[in-house]
Amino acid sequence: MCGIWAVFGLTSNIHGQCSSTFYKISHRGPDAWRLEYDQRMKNCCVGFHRLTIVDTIYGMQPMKLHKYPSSMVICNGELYNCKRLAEQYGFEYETYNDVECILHLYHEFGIEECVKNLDGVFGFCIVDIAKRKVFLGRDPYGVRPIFKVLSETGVLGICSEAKGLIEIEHELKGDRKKVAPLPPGTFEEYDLLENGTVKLVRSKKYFSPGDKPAFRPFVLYEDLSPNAHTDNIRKLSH
Ligand SMILES: NC(=O)CC[C@H](N)C(=O)O
Repeated sequence: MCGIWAVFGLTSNIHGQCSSTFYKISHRGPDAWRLEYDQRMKNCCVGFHRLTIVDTIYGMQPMKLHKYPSSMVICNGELYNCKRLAEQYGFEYETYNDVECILHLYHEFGIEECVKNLDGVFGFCIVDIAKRKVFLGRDPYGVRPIFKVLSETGVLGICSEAKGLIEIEHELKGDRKKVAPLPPGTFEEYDLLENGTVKLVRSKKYFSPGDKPAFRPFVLYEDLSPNAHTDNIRKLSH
């Protein structure tokens, strides 16, 4: 599973929220957890509960790379084409973890090409401190969950489960806000303001069921038959 959790721009009781709300999703990651505060992003905190799948040591998140020291990613997901992306675009990975490809794709091609190139299941949040941006992304069919709450004053909370946002929602008294899932096949871009609050720049549906994927699939469409379903499943699962 893994659990991602972050708040941006929460001026009241951020320490309390970190210690109470973040732990509401601790069942999602039995192996390790980490909460990160960086003074370049005031009133923000980014956290992760890990169920390790690949690269136990260096795959921990929030993930930061030597190559891109001003950004980080948290992701609940499995990216099946991470090795192929490295071959295709010449990425030099610093870890063996699949999530690393998100940062390379984002920095090379921007957020839209980044999500479109991912073959897998994912709910992620990238923070680019240098460009003062926050991005959310969810896989085409919404296999991995991601919920968010955004107040009128620009306080943003994100979490793999709605229960990790309820107390934040209560904290934003009198401010119109609602916990809602990020729809499948969607990414969002926010400006990160000086005080840590955010401003929505765009919310874009990059994939709808029936669209062909933009990445190179492991089994080509031409190799699938419109009628031989069992054969198709056999090919896809190899
Ligand atoms: N469970 C997850 O979401 C795992 C995240 C990542 N693929 C890892 O192996 O660490």
